[in-house]
Amino acid sequence: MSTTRTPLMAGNWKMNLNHLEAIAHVQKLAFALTDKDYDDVEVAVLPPFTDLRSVQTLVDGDKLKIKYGAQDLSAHDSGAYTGEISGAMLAKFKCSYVAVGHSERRQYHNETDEVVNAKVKAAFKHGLTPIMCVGEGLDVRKAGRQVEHTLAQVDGGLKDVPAEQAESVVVAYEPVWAIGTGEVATPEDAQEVCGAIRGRLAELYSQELADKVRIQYGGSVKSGNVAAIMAKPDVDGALIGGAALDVDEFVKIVRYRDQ
Ligand SMILES: O=C[C@H](O)COP(=O)(O)O
Repeated sequence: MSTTRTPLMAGNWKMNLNHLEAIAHVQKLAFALTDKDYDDVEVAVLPPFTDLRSVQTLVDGDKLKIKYGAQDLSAHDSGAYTGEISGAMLAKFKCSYVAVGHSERRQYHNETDEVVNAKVKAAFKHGLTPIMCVGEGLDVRKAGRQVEHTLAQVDGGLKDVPAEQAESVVVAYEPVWAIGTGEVATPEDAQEVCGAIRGRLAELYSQELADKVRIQYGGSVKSGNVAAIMAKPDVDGALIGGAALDVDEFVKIVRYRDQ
């Protein structure tokens, strides 16, 4: 990874940990992390919506350096959208980040690139940094079309997003076949697609902008494989699912340089 981009290690809790468990988890994480950890790496957690107030209270009350955000947001600002949560509501909770277009949203909630694009724009409108998730399924990987497929998702997700906003987007490359399966992409697989994403950002905007954008890898990241993945020049962090639920393991991932 480049020395000019601060790595972002983000734990996506998915639909795990209720608000009481969230408090215990963040307290343990805050106790374990040191100032040096935060000097080297930005640490974020993406809890379920129902935990956000509890996490905010801890972070604000103890002035923790842990960032937090949500796993999704509505494309709409307000109104008759039963069950949805707006960017304005997340901003009110002082969220920094919001994941957009996670493969589980694309797969189980039929989120298209158009929907992802609308959500990316909604996130920026409300001052949230979108972590825009892209990545191919197994069929696409077997056909060798992972780069083409993923770059089409980048194009779609960032359509008409101005450079002033795009320069702060985080892109998470998550090959779907490596999520929750224990099947991790090789560092070379991760670099191939993350490098291509940076190249596409340079084409869409500029090399200067592309060099600023953080590109994460996600998919069965653990303390045992994170260092090799992070050694690749275009990987600037990780989006971590299962391993983020174990505080000790997550802290080891944050300290990937020691692994
Ligand atoms: O958002 C996180 C990814 O889906 C990766 O999940 P995982 O680390 O459990 O494979």
